[in-house]
Amino acid sequence: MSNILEKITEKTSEDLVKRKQKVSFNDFNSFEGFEKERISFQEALDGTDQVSIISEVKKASPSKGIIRPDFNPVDIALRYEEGGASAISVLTDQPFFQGELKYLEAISKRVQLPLLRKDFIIDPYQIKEARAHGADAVLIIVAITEGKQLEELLHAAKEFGLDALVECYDQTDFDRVDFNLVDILGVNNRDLKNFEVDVHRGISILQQAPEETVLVSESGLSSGEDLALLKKEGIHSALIGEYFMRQQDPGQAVKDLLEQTEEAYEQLMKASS
Ligand SMILES: O=P(O)(O)OC[C@@H](O)[C@@H](O)c1c[nH]c2ccccc12
Repeated sequence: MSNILEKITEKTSEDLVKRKQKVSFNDFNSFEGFEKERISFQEALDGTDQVSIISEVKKASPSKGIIRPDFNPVDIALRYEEGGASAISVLTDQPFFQGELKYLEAISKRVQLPLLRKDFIIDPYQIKEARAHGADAVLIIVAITEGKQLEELLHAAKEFGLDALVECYDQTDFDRVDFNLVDILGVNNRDLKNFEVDVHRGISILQQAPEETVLVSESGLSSGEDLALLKKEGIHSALIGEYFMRQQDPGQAVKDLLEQTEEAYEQLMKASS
């Protein structure tokens, strides 16, 4: 595991001890969000012939610090929806990304798109917690799990009716994925040792997944060319945070990017024919 993941996971497990004392596993049953009707994250990603966009609500990150100082999560999510995003990812990790579970909850009350809880999930408690706060899907990062833990988390997601986006960083992670249990695979283009981004590396790992898997390219994406390449290579979806968060109007940016992707795709096909 990379240093940064180790650091984050350690902090997460410390915080979890406190959170469990405040709110027990069973308490979540009475949360408003628990009753929300789920929207299929998987279908939303797979349902367009375009590369579908998962737009991320992200205030800060460990590598970039504060990305968007005037941060209004609900407004950003509404704009994403209007701009044509297929799903929304909401960072809920507080110490490293300045996220909050209450952002997820507030967004779920206003937006009709499926919502992904983006956090460092190591315990089924966090999956039930995600549901209680209005999530439709959870991110599960292979590299922060050990042995049977991955399987246990995937079962918990199923139990609570949430889709799981299973994230790999490299081939070692990929080799641990049991595709009998995984429908949506993400590969993070960012190398966590040096924070460098390589979309091609991500694509070549994604392409090893079984045919029916929904594929998501994650991180460092910002141009129509990037997305046209994903489309050409059969990748269904792109997870984009920082680029949108740095634009004045994140919704307009989604719309523009979708248009630029079409143009770039035509160019790409012309060039290769
Ligand atoms: O902001 P970017 O480079 O567009 O990346 C978004 C997303 O992929 C990134 O935030 C991310 C991918 N996997 C994660 C796991 C935890 C926290 C964050 C992430």
